[in-house]
Amino acid sequence: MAVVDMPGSKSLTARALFLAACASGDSRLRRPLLSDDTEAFTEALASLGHTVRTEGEDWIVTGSAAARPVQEAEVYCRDAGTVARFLPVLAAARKGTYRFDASEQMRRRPMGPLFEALRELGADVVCEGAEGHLPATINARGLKGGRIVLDAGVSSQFLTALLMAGPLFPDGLEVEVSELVSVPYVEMTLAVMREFGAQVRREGKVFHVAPGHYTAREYDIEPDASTSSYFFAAAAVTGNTVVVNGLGSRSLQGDVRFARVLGDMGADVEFTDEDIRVTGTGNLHGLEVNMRDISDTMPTLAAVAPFADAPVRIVDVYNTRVKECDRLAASADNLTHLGIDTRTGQDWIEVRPGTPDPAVIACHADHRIAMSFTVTSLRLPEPLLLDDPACARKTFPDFYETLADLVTRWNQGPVAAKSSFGI
Ligand SMILES: O=C(O)C1=C[C@@H](OP(=O)(O)O)[C@@H](O)[C@H](O)C1
Ligand SMILES: C=C(OP(=O)(O)O)C(=O)O
Repeated sequence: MAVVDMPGSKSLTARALFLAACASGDSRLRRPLLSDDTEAFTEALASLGHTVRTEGEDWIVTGSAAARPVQEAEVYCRDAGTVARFLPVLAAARKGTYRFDASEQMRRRPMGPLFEALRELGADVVCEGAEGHLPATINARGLKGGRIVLDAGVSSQFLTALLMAGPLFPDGLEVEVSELVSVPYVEMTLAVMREFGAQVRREGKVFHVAPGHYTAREYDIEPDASTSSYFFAAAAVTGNTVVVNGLGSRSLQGDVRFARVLGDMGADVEFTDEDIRVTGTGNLHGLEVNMRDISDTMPTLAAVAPFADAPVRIVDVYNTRVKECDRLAASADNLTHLGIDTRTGQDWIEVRPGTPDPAVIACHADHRIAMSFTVTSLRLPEPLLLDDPACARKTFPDFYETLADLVTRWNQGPVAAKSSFGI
């Protein structure tokens, strides 16, 4: 048995930063995630006139009353979908000229439905290159709010962004979604908004946000459930036990359900209010699973699927093609390269049982591909090599050290990971 200390949730850190920046006073965030994405978020907030300072392990966020009004800003989003999708709405609610740009990777990812929604609400959004992509300049005159229809079928982040800004609009906001993916992230948004004092409700496809204000507060960030998936999968395929404290049945993160998928495959999985415990039984079963709601964990499952006793088929995960890379293609290409019989369609992947051959993993600068195939490596006599291990910094700079420490502790116990691993 081994307890691992997981870093804070990326999604909760981003939401808490946004809402704290909109609240009137100073907020204290406890155990925020320290990673490339959240550093990008704090820097972007700084460009918009907010201060986030460190106090011990906490972050103190200056709210809107103390923020320096900035009427012109260049905001660089790096690789972060949360920054690129959330902060343009905050900027559009103000008065000024705000230019948003991002890494090549983030420039390729879709922004169109969000820009359309901002235009419908009254902002002028000008894309410099391809329509619906960064870089883009927002000429903002403040937004009154009102009713819009939004296609959130490629990313729920568009909806989250609009909802979080909703209380700042004098008329509030009503959003009808024509399509919606990654629903648990939206439920998380509603929960955190309420914790910061917003009035928001959902009636089927329509979300209603009342005009109002956010209240500064102290906010505890849960450990990251998507990051935990690598440690749960590692326990499952090596026949060891791992416990993640602070993440349990009451978690706001949908990705905790990944542990239940491992349970459906034969791992011994226990949820309490306080923690999640996964024990590998040495034999994982194949299955078909719909991961539309928890698609950040699709690469984790695909990477350990060769060790199941029957095919693993993951369906309804189209939007993983527009993440840091095309994750269906990247997972399938790497598995094929390892000699594993793998097929994909537009929104699914099927992986047959097999023993991976040695190979170099093409990470495509995607932290989840790097971390997922590191878990595959735990079952092999020789470690797989990653072409870009450093990309894990997007959400977990200490990933390799934390996993190595866990494996060392396992190796001292009765059952051991079958190999060490290297990068
Ligand atoms: O709102 C969020 O914090 C996130 C929503 C999801 O994105 P999509 O809604 O684009 O699937 C998820 O993949 C991403 O890692 C974080
Ligand atoms: C898709 C991801 O990130 P984001 O959309 O926040 O850049 C992720 O972390 O897997």
